[in-house]
Amino acid sequence: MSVEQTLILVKPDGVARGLSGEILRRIEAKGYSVTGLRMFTPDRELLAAHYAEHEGKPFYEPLIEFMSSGPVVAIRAEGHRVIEGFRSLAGTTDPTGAAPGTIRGDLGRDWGLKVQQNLVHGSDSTESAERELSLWFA
Ligand SMILES: Nc1ncnc2c1ncn2[C@@H]1O[C@H](COP(=O)(O)OP(=O)(O)OP(=O)(O)O)[C@@H](O)[C@H]1O
Repeated sequence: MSVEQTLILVKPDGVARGLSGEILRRIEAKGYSVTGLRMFTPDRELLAAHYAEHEGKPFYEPLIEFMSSGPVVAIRAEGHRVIEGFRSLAGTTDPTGAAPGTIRGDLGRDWGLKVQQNLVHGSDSTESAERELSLWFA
């Protein structure tokens, strides 16, 4: 099996709360390599491409607004089965129910907003990872 790469984002809530270092620490502590790192505020064009599958859903506009509200940290991480491994580290989408021990379960919660502010994104397949890495590390 070849070594996989994935795209991880520390979303604006994670950066604003000063959790970028803690999230990077968990990725490295699990044994994955960080091979790319960028910090910037993404524009609508990049976010529309990234979230194309969600266009038309009720949370789409709030999601784009939220994701363009401040800097994010984009991380390229590498390792055997890193895609599945990071999804497991992140926990389920809704941070309220995410298992303790996960990033979302330990550090996230519901803030009563239209979009779930859940600290991180991780690619969900090798196809998504390739597509998303080419967007965020163009
Ligand atoms: N029902 C919802 N209500 C509000 N926000 C949502 C909802 N579903 C998803 N979102 C937001 O949209 C993002 C993308 O949704 P997706 O279903 O791809 O979640 P995910 O795969 O767990 O998260 P990500 O793709 O960010 O790793 C979520 O991380 C969350 O911020």
